[in-house]
Amino acid sequence: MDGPSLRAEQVRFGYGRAEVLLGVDLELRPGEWLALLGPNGSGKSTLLNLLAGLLRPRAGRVRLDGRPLAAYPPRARGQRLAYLPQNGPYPAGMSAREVVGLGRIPHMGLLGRETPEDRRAVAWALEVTEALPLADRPLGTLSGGERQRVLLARALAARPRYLLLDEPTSHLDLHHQAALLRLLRRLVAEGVGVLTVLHDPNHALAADRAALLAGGRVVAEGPADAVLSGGALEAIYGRDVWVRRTAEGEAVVLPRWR
Ligand SMILES: Nc1ncnc2c1ncn2[C@@H]1O[C@H](COP(=O)(O)OP(=O)(O)OP(=O)(O)O)[C@@H](O)[C@H]1O
Repeated sequence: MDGPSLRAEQVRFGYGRAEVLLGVDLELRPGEWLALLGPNGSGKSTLLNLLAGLLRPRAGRVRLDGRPLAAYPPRARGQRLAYLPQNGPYPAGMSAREVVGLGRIPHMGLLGRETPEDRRAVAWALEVTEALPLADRPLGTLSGGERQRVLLARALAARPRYLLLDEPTSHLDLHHQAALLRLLRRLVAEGVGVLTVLHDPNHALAADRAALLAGGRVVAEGPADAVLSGGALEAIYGRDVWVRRTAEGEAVVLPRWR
């Protein structure tokens, strides 16, 4: 309970009669990167929605820097945490720059006037996501990977303490995957707490810690390398997962297809 964190405590949630989360504990601290993995339908996006305050737990609670998340007005919440949902709706007719500007709304005054700081944050977010050349294009005309980077830039523009990213590498080519992983490492070094849902364990190996969600619970959690190469994935995926070590000792995790 010491120090700031975004934390789920014994969180339970379901849709109708279908129970999805059966008591999840998870803590994200500023300055660390936690990767959340688990099978399709295990509740990863649901958990992110709960941590972002878009869903309310049926039991248990979510705390943001010690206070119940539900006690924060949306604006105060939006100043502290930003969320990139998976396949969320997006304003197709707005330009990329306008969309990224939406990320500044929690920081704007009542009149919604843009300050130099807002403009700097938008320009920075477009630049670090390599989306500046797209700034004047309507979002609906962008390719999947281009749109993904602009939506990521919108989350970054809020300059939040906690960043929740659902499948941020989806649609990205190898260059942009690498650039994103490097960018997240930089943000973490600057003190941001990053929580990513990732399917590729090789991306998750860039994180500090990893948590595996399965059967409604966190079934493994710890240093990313230990969790992702230590047998927990095999326990879920059996022979479908293949863990190798490079000559330098780094883990590589592949789907076994032969
Ligand atoms: N709005 C909804 N109404 C009913 N059921 C839902 C709803 N949203 C999600 N579910 C169900 O809840 C479960 C968890 O879904 P969720 O999207 O959180 O999983 P996930 O781990 O993010 O999956 P994936 O890896 O496929 O993205 C799934 O069985 C899904 O079908």
